[in-house]
Amino acid sequence: MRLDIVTIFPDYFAPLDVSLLGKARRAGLLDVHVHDLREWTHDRHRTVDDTPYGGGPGMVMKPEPWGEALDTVAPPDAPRTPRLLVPTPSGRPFTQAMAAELAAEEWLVFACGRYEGIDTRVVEDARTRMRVDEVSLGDFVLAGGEVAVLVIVEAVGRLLPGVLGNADSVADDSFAPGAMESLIEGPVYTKPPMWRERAVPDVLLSGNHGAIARWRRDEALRRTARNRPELLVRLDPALLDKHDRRV
Ligand SMILES: COc1cccc(COC(=O)c2cn[nH]c2)c1
Repeated sequence: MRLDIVTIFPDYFAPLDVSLLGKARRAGLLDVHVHDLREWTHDRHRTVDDTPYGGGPGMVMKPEPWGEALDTVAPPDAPRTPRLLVPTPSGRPFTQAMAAELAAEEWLVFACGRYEGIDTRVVEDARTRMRVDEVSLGDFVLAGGEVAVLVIVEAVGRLLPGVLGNADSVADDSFAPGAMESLIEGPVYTKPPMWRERAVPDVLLSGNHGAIARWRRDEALRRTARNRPELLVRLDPALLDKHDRRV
């Protein structure tokens, strides 16, 4: 998968060279190119923002540098077109399902907005020649899109075949399609069996895989009901086998 990231803070993406994603890059699974938006400015001050039409606080990112940057990164006459992702508080919720969908893409371009946002004509213009998704990571506001892009790249990158050591662990993720969809994971334990007078639930030491699976689903349901009750309405009742009904 090829990733292009356009930002005024290229240094934010140094973390993509370490750990999981660094390994994926070195294995050739991820081909990441970071671009400084200011390369496409032509004034002495390399200006990327200006005051908002209609007044109001803050600054808006100018359309010209973005238009030229996206034309260079994703040439209109190129045989393939990428999918453009713009992290923004006003976007559609980013979900594990979207991460899985993006993991199947060949080429993603990320636009990192700052200030009050990017002149909206940039997205309108891009939509004429590529798929554009404005995505939100949650109901909060960051200073810019860079950290959000790191989150999305990690969520997508770990789903790429060969990136995670144990492919099975993806299937058991919270929100993973299938049995865990709309459920968050329950508690996990490892050695020692007793720690600060706290024991590991006997069922997990029983070797009874059916009982263990049921216990894990019950705990996932319990935690979902406690922390994310709104998810339970999405849960397909058919997924609740007879053992779950008593939760
Ligand atoms: C595109 O314009 C802007 C403007 C301001 C901040 C940002 C960065 O994104 C977020 O703050 C965000 C993403 N999901 N939840 C919050 C982008």
